[in-house]
Order: sequence, then C-alpha cells, then structure tokens
Amino acid sequence: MGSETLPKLPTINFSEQNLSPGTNSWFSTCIEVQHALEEYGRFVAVFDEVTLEIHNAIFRTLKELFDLPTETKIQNTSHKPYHGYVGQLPFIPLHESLGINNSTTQGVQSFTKIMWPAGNQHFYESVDSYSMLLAELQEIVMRMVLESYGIKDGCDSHIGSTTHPLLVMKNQVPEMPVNNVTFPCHTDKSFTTILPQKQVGGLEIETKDGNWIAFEPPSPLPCVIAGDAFMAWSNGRIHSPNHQVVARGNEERYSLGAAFFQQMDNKNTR
Ligand SMILES: O=C(O)CCC(=O)C(=O)O
Ligand SMILES: [Fe+2]
Repeated sequence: MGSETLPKLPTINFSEQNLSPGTNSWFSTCIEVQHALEEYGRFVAVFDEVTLEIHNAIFRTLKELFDLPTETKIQNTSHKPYHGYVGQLPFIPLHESLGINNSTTQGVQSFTKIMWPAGNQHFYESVDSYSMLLAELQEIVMRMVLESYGIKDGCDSHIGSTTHPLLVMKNQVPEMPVNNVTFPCHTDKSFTTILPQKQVGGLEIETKDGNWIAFEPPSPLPCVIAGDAFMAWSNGRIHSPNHQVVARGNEERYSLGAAFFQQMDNKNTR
C-alpha cells in the first residue's frame, strides 16, 4: 500500500462572505462542497471561528483527560459499541478513546462530571464551545449540499432531528518506528465527520482509484469526511472514503471525531 502526500488538498473557505445564502459566493461554495464530497469524500475547511487558540486549548485539555486513571475513564459507558471507553484492545493496543454522546446539548456537561466529579470548568468550556462550532459547520455543509442538489424550498423541512456524538482519541507512540496502523481502515457511518487533529500526522485516506494519501491539514483547519449515511442518502453520489490512522514520528497523537447524524425527510427530494 503506497502512501504519498497529495500536493493539493481540496480546501473550502467558509468565510462570512461565502455564507450569505443567495449570493454568488454562497452558490459557488455550495458547488465546491458538492464537488469535493462527490469526487473525494473529503475536504479541508477554512472556518475562521475555529481559531488556533481554541484548537490548542482543546488539545491541551485532551492530554489532561487521557492522563486520568483507567478506573476513572472506564466510568464512561455507553450502550453503543465503541462509544464508552475503549482501551487496551489486543487488535488496537495503542489506541484509546472516549465517546461523548449528545455533545451539543447536555453531553459535555455530564461527561465532565463523570471524569471530574469535583468539576473541570476549563475542560467543559473548551469542549462544549468547540463541539458547537463543529456542529454549526456540519449544518452549513448539509445546507450547501441540499442547495446544490436543487432542494431549495425550506431546507429546514428536510432536516429532521440531528445528533452530534463526539469521540476523543489518543494513539500512543509505537515501540518500533515503522508504519503501524493504530486505528484500522474503515468508513464512517455518519453523514459527515469532522476530524480536527494536532500537527502529528497519521490520517490516511483512500482515493477513489485505490491510492492511499496522507491527509494532514495545517492546524487549526479541520478536515471533513463524508460517511455512509451521506452516501446512502445521495444514492451513491457522495463518496464515503476508507480511512485509517498510522502512527508516525515519536509523539503521542490526540484527535477528535465529531460525527453528524440526522433524520432526513426524503419525500420531496426526488
Ligand atoms: O483519529 C483520527 O484522525 C481518525 C479517527 C476516525 O477515523 C474516526 O473517528 O472515525
Ligand atoms: Fe473514521
């Protein structure tokens, strides 16, 4: 499996100017989003609200979280597989993750209470405000896709209830500095997943023609990946790419996966 760095990542600018519905720049951004999701199933988002300061605060606080004792981390349970605490699994021994359900409602608050019964205002505030921003970006992407497919009348009636589970992850440094897969190849089940990552690298995505490319946008730019729900909803137009994480270098890698699920009312969309 060859791996190379793609010289140009599809990058889309979600600046204020591009976000005014009805303007030419809104419409051309909708087309860019549609094209990137159909051709590549991914893009890098330039979203000014996600500043370097917010980004750095998140990654500092993730270290603090994973440094908690395992006895504390296993208190985070979920009825969904892989959404509670994951760690020390024989087939992914370097990987640890914690799921935060309903991250845009009360989820971050409940999660913070489980991890720090005496409170951790800094963790709560950084993760809560960050997940709100990522949810906002995901809803913009959804609206843009609806618009570019010509589903204009009342986007709101096509967007049902949305859920925003957040996964926070840590991959340890392998003992042997070879290409170790720390998070195996998969597609996401969501509509979209936003993956902000610290500048350590390691995320690889398979292109439609079967090549693996490193996908490493500069901080704080997050990457947006389409998942299986978006592919199914679009009758296969949108591509849900295989991706994986490979350990590189000698630094621990922290990442987030902010998933976006929604119920779509499809009755008027054909
Ligand atoms: O750690 C990453 O960057 C990727 C994680 C991932 O693919 C996922 O959460 O679905
Ligand atoms: Fe994924």
